[in-house]
Amino acid sequence: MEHDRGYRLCDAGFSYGRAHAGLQALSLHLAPGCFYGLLGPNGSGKTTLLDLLAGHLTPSCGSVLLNGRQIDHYPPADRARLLTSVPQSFSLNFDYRVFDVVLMGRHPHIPRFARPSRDDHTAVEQALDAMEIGRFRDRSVRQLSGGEKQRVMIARALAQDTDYLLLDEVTANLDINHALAIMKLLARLVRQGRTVIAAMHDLNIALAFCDQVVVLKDGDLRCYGPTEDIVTPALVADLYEIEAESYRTATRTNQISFIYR
Ligand SMILES: Nc1ncnc2c1ncn2[C@@H]1O[C@H](COP(=O)(O)OP(=O)(O)OP(=O)(O)O)[C@@H](O)[C@H]1O
Repeated sequence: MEHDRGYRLCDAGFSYGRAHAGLQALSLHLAPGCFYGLLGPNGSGKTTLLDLLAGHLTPSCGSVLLNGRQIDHYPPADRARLLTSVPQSFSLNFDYRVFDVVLMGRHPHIPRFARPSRDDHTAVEQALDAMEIGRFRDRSVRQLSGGEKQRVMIARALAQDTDYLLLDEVTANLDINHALAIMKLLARLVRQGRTVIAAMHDLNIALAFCDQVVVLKDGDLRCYGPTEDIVTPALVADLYEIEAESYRTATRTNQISFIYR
């Protein structure tokens, strides 16, 4: 049913053990076709929430539904055709070629025992182009810089061609040019109907690109809503105990600047 599309968390929470609360039970609807920023200080639960949304973690309480179906009830291949996730940290310690790592994103689309099709190769080429890593295609991923490896992982996710993209601080290792290029690309995918849910620390990037934000603090849902309503100096004071002011740029985007005393 149409109203079931997107994510629905119903009192969903996760605990890493008695001494380590990950995320308190929360209820939330994340609508399809929207760019969500996941904000909050270190340790506030962003990665835990992304792992619940990806089905990497099973909620300790409540449920996480995607398009009306509990996320852990999807067969893995179906889930991999529906959502992709790029983790905050990863190790690429094998001598795989960049091309082959990006091609791994196509595996959910390649029938068992079949070879990659022309469409698979086209998707890989497009993802390499989008991340400007075509010139590294034959290099081992082990020989790349941190930011270049990050772009390979994003390219792999793009090649997977899913409706939902879950990203954990994917621009953290990137220079501002590549960071903005990726955010613009994600915004374009959202305009085409995809859903992006991206954890990030940069409030100004959130203000420039995210339609909505979900804010966590101490493993709890603090607030959520349209980015410009939520990301204000009052939020900065609440989350980080830092003074800030907001201003409007020539391109009519609200931005935050921090006051250093
Ligand atoms: N594997 C784990 N075992 C025990 N506790 C964990 C584990 N992973 C995370 N936690 C705890 O769960 C809480 C939420 O962590 P999480 O990684 O979700 O935060 P985050 O908002 O993504 O942080 P950051 O911005 O630093 O990446 C933290 O208190 C953290 O210490």
